[in-house]
Amino acid sequence: MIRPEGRPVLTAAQMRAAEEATGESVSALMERAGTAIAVAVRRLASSSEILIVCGPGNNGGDGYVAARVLAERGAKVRVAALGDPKTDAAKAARAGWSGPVEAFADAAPAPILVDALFGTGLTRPLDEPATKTTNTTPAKAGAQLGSAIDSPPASPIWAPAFAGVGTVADGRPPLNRSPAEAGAQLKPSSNSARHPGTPASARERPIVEQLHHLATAAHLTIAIDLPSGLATDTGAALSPPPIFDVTLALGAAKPSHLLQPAARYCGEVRILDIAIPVTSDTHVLDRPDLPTPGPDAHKYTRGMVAIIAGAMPGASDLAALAAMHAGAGYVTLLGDTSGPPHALVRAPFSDHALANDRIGALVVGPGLGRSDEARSLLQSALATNHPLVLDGDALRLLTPDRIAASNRPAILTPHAGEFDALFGKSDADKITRTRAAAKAANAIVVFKGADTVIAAPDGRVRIAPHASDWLSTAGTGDVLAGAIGAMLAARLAPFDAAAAGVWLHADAARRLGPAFIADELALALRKARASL
Ligand SMILES: NC(=O)C1=CN([C@@H]2O[C@H](COP(=O)(O)OP(=O)(O)OC[C@H]3O[C@@H](n4cnc5c(N)ncnc54)[C@H](OP(=O)(O)O)[C@@H]3O)[C@@H](O)[C@H]2O)[C@@H](O)CC1
Ligand SMILES: [K+]
Repeated sequence: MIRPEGRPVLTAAQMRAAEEATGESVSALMERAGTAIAVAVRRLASSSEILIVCGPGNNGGDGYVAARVLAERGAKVRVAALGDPKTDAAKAARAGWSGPVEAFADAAPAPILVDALFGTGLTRPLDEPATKTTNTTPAKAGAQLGSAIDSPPASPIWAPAFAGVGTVADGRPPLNRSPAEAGAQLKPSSNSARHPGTPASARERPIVEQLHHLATAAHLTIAIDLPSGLATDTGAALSPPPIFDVTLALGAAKPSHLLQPAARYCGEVRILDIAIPVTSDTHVLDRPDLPTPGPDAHKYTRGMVAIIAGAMPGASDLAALAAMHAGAGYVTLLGDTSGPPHALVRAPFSDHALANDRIGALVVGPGLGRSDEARSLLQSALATNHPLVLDGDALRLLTPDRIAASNRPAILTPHAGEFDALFGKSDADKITRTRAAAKAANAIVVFKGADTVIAAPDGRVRIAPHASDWLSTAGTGDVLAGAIGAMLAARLAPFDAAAAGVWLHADAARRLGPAFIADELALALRKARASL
């Protein structure tokens, strides 16, 4: 199980192309996928009974292989099918499973639920009845295959699998607990609260409701490739599935493991390496590799950031504080401001002050306002050659053409409203939109949100994993602009500077837990930086 950070992200079509490029049969790939799933599930499930629900496509095929391998290795495993397999590989996988097959609609819950209903082939909502015809063999009482598991006790297996990756800060519980504990604590807050009611007849339930029913009763829920109900490429939840504890992505991460709202249903995402070479111009954001100051460092080698203050000086103060704690050597705030910290060089705004050729990054927009004076300040900023970080009001006063014409490195940090205003509304997915925006403005675009997407004009994209939901508070955007300014002033390539700033910002937020304020976030950048 591989953490997704830094890994390529592939669409469904790209993944299919990568599979085909191996020249191997689907059955051979399915055998590898199913075996890797079995190993991972057994590690997570310990000796608890496992129910694998299998759909009609190759996702279901993976489930049948995993069931066979788990049973061969002594796990207690049951299989429930939604219809008969449709693909040759899935038919062969089902034929390899010698145990009973229950009907999905009638399946009773088990402590461990493995969802192999649908993966990258899902094209429409799961609102058909769960009874879709299936030729099942009756389940024997208990349907227990194989002997007792000869594995070590639960917690030593369980804990290392996800130790340290719990997302405490964003409100989701950590997974380093036993299945029993997980069952006691996870389910009431995640699934059952969202789907309290079920129809009288289980056979009439839509597929997705039966999935919710099984998940609610399980101690641990594991999705194969994707939770069933999610579109693969767009981040859309076609039918909102249960919130899974773990998603095992086959071969590579897919956009919906990262894009909202889909990502929230995936829980902890881990990639299973099934030896399919994958490349992509889209990657999951990774920890940055930042230089630490050497013995010959001085304030200018660490980078000088200038920030233009405007109508609301608190915002530019936050950006300045962030730039300092992200590691800039010299930060100057140009405008009519006052107060601590003493290390911040406050100076009146003038074109002369702006002309300092030691400025490595100029941050414009936090608290700028939209008055004529704001426009004039922005005009002065564009008249320099300094690399730019454009945020907040600057994004409301500019057009993509004008940014492109400014002809120097620029990083734009719009939230959704600013993005729509600058680049127009669209139904396209966030990756596509951000990539197109970067090209239009010939700039790095950081499209902020719980799923921040960073794109370069050449098409490269990095997607940040789910950031703390507590970032939804005033001033955190100003902090991000300052952090990115510090990275740009340190002479990182603009795409890397944007990525490093986003990473530091998210890491600082994670460290703070709930209900922090933007001032604390700026200070916490120091700890994020120290962790590298
Ligand atoms: N990545 C890798 O390297 C490897 C990937 N592999 C695995 O293959 C998976 C992709 O398999 P897949 O293409 O067969 O698609 P999958 O998700 O099983 O579903 C397709 C079926 O669902 C049906 N269907 C769709 N929507 C529906 C609905 N709402 N309600 C009801 N039915 C619906 C659809 O029917 P149709 O639309 O044709 O009527 C079709 O029958 C991938 O996620 C991974 O697990 C491994 O096996 C090998 C290595
Ligand atoms: K699935």
